[in-house]
Amino acid sequence: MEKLIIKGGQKLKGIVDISGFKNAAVALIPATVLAGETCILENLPDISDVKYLAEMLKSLGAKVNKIDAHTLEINTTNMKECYADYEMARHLRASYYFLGAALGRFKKAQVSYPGGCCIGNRPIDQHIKGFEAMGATITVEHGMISVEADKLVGAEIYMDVVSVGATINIMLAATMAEGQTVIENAAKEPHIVDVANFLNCMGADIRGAGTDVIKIRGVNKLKGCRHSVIPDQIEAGTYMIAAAATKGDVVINNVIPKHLEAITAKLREMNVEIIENDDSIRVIGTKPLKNINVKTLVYPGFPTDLQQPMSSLLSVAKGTGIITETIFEGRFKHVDELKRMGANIKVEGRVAVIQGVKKLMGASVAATDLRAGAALIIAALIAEGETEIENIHYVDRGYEGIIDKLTTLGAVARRVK
Ligand SMILES: CC(=O)N[C@H]1[C@@H](OP(=O)(O)OP(=O)(O)OC[C@H]2O[C@@H](n3ccc(=O)[nH]c3=O)[C@H](O)[C@@H]2O)O[C@H](CO)[C@@H](O)[C@@H]1O
Ligand SMILES: C=C(OP(=O)(O)O)C(=O)O
Repeated sequence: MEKLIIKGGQKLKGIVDISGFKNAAVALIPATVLAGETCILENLPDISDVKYLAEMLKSLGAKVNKIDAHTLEINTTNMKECYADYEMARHLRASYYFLGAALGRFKKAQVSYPGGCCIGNRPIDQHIKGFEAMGATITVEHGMISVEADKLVGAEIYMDVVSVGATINIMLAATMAEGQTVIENAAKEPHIVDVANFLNCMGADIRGAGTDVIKIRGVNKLKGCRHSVIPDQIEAGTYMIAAAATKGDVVINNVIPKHLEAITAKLREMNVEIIENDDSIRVIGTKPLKNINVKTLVYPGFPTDLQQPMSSLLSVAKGTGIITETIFEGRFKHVDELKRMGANIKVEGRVAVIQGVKKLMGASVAATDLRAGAALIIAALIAEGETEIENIHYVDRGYEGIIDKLTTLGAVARRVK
């Protein structure tokens, strides 16, 4: 088991390059199943989620050629079906995208109930509702989800909750359905648009991605294409928070500032200076931090994935801050670990009340999930003394080269066995 050891107290300074978006990449890779030809995906992040999905594709019969650390050439011509058992699917949430993609191409798929971070109840009823509306039959037995349809027919699907995963999965399944599918109350996250752009480049006919009504006209066939993944807004937001927390001055390169509006607005409210350029953002954290309230919301609201890193920042801001987590009720597991480091946080249901303290102190802590790991890294960067963070495999799911990136910015951090 590897862990991180971080000595706090260094102000982060310099330039950091943001990798491709994990949450887009993990949908784009399964989407290649629909092409039945060769696709080239560029700017993929070099993270464990991408490695698992590439392995999964190979086990399912695809040819996967790693051109370089960030580029995969994927040929799915020889795939005839999709059977992904628990061993394959348990590593990450996104394994469920094979359901939509394989249903679209083969009209059937069998995938184990997906894994992913344990951040609360993560039902997939909206995915199932969408597949059923298009004519598929779904059975769940012994943890395996089976979807099958004689033919898929476009349908009007109203989502009862705004779900990123269900929106993408329905889009995947609908690309080659007969007629038009309309997804109402669709999620609007940037990676929905990225996946739609990739599918359109394959020959799909998708309009409205990025709004809450997406229209997909089924086409007969898709083809291979080349696509570059958009920058990771969550990784960028994490470095923005880390720069602010350490009172640093960091230029965060390769970002789409529009995707970061919610985090930019909240950091400015805390007194952090932010300068936006075309594809970079500079964060200057020299002024005293004011505490604020944060409510997680679907895009363009404040992303739940940055709530945990943000709680570390609020822990050392003057006054009281309140975080309301509206998306995942189990996303406060990191709070007990932050308390070990001296944070003053009370959690009541979906609300965390944070009373800012003057300083955090190094301690032995464990990441409970991916963004909990990011939150603990930020806390460790500002804590007095050394912090040991266990369960670092969670962080490896979503942050490419985090130790290299942080040490380049001046952090004192290392990974040990
Ligand atoms: C791989 C990936 O992209 N993961 C992201 C994705 O997860 P994921 O796609 O799993 O999250 P969803 O957007 O689907 O979930 C949002 C909310 O809808 C609920 N829900 C979802 C589906 C469903 O069928 N029924 C239902 O009730 C969930 O319990 C949750 O409360 O979006 C989340 C919310 O932005 C992010 O935290 C995750 O990082
Ligand atoms: C929760 C996350 O990922 P997943 O949905 O894959 O568990 C995340 O990226 O913060």
